[in-house]
Amino acid sequence: MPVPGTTAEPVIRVRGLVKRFGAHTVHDGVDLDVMRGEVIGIVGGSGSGKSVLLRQIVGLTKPDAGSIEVLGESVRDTPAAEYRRLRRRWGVMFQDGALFSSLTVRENVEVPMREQARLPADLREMLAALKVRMVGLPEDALHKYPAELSGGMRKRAGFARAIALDPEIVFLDEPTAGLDPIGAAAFDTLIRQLQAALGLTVFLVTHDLDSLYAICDRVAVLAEGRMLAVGTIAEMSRVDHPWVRDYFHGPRARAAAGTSGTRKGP
Ligand SMILES: Nc1ncnc2c1ncn2[C@@H]1O[C@H](COP(=O)(O)OP(=O)(O)OP(=O)(O)O)[C@@H](O)[C@H]1O
Repeated sequence: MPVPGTTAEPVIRVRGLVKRFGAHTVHDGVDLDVMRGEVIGIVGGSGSGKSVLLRQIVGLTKPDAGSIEVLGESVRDTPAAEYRRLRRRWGVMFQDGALFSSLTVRENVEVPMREQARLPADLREMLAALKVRMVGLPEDALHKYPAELSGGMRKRAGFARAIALDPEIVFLDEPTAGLDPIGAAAFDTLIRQLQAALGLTVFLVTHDLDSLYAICDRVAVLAEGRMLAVGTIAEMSRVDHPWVRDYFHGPRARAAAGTSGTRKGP
């Protein structure tokens, strides 16, 4: 049964993914389906391979084995020109926004428009102003450099860059890490609002239990080199595995479950 508001069509399909760094096997047969329109939270202990999974799905890191399809196209075997077309259909926000420090916010948001879509300057400028407004930044932020912004504003600017080309999927790597609880809650709301307004599919790597409870339709638990469990938060509470039990029944999870109403998006 698809989550309400989503369809049964997977926009990301990972099968038998294997990734090794030297003798260290990070992924040992990862399978995952992400449905169109859902917010899926990827959780797992530190070093379990969440960011490496994200990087493989977006084609930045090569897997050793297995298949990855995004929007029906193989990411592994796609010729360069098709890959360039495909990657315009998703946006990525890396940890800390990963902005170019020597560029203003406007110039940062324009990078995908310039590199991937070759839009003319006046259109880029207009679209960058729109994207910056969409993520809730004041207009004067456009002309500021990353170092002149707060951590929360930098993340919003990173989000604006991720949606620069009206993507169908956004990948967010720990978007609320380092934010205070109010800033994190506001960012959760922003993710939910933009997801609903733009019909986005959101692939969210996070350690933030509050985010999971507040905005995720489903959760995927990465551990021991594979997806241990995938399902709703309610389903996670019934999974009989020590890591999943500790994670979803620990004091922090209980607190997040108790306050999830306060961090729920609209
Ligand atoms: N380029 C690389 N070369 C060698 N090892 C790497 C490389 N990239 C990642 N790794 C290793 O792969 C493992 C998974 O890393 P990854 O960053 O995906 O973990 P994570 O689950 O995102 O962790 P965290 O929650 O701490 O961010 C780690 O042991 C890391 O050291």
